[in-house]
Amino acid sequence: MSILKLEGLSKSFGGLRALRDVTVEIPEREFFGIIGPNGAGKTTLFSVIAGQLGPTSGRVVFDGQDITGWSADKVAGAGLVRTFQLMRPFESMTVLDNVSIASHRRFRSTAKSRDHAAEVIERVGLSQYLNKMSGTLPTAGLKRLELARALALEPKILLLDEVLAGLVPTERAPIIDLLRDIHRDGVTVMFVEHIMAAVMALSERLLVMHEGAELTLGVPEDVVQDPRVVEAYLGEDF
Ligand SMILES: Nc1ncnc2c1ncn2[C@@H]1O[C@H](COP(=O)(O)OP(=O)(O)OP(=O)(O)O)[C@@H](O)[C@H]1O
Repeated sequence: MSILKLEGLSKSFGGLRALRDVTVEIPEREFFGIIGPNGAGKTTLFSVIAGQLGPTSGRVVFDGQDITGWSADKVAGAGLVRTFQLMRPFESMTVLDNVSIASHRRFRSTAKSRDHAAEVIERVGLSQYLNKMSGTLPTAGLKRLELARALALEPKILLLDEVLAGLVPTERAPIIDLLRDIHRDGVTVMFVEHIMAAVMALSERLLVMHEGAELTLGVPEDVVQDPRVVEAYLGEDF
């Protein structure tokens, strides 16, 4: 069964057509990758799905419900949670407090939400930083914190926007393992990524966007051999 259906999504900013008629169905528990050159519309697509932006036309159907035009807050509360390319934790709050704020949306009791937050923090491998100020975390730690804040909302589907950006290769491998674990636990994942090794390792299907539209969609091994994808994005050296 599909957990998410995007039906003819378009978004214009004045005369600029950032999204053009994107139609995709994501089955439950899929790991779905999105690639494309800068400006292809990947982040705009996430913003329209997650309710940060309203589409100019088209529909977003999540878990059988038309969520088009819902606020980001309401969408997240329903279980569609998105992380951001630029992380924005509360730097002068501890890791536990940062995650507890998200967890509190699921559990009314403060004690329960803190217990749940601590569990999520352990799951992402940040226990040693539990009571440290978030602003002191290294980049890889901030990525884990961003994942913890998203997981605290107990998402059915997670939209990850360049979660590996800014990490050196040795830092990427454990985050890739973590993403795999999250997916294995039953979360559907859509991710936008430029690190092709991760895209190939994780994606079950891969959408290539170009100038706001779908260039192609298929299994990664086929997609990366498509001459149009090589020309628009990957280059000959891939
Ligand atoms: N709020 C906005 N107002 C006006 N134009 C915008 C806005 N957001 C995005 N755009 C434009 O829409 C197009 C798509 O941008 P978007 O950020 O979605 O691309 P992207 O594929 O995520 O790129 P990148 O890989 O660089 O993150 C770009 O031309 C961008 O300049």
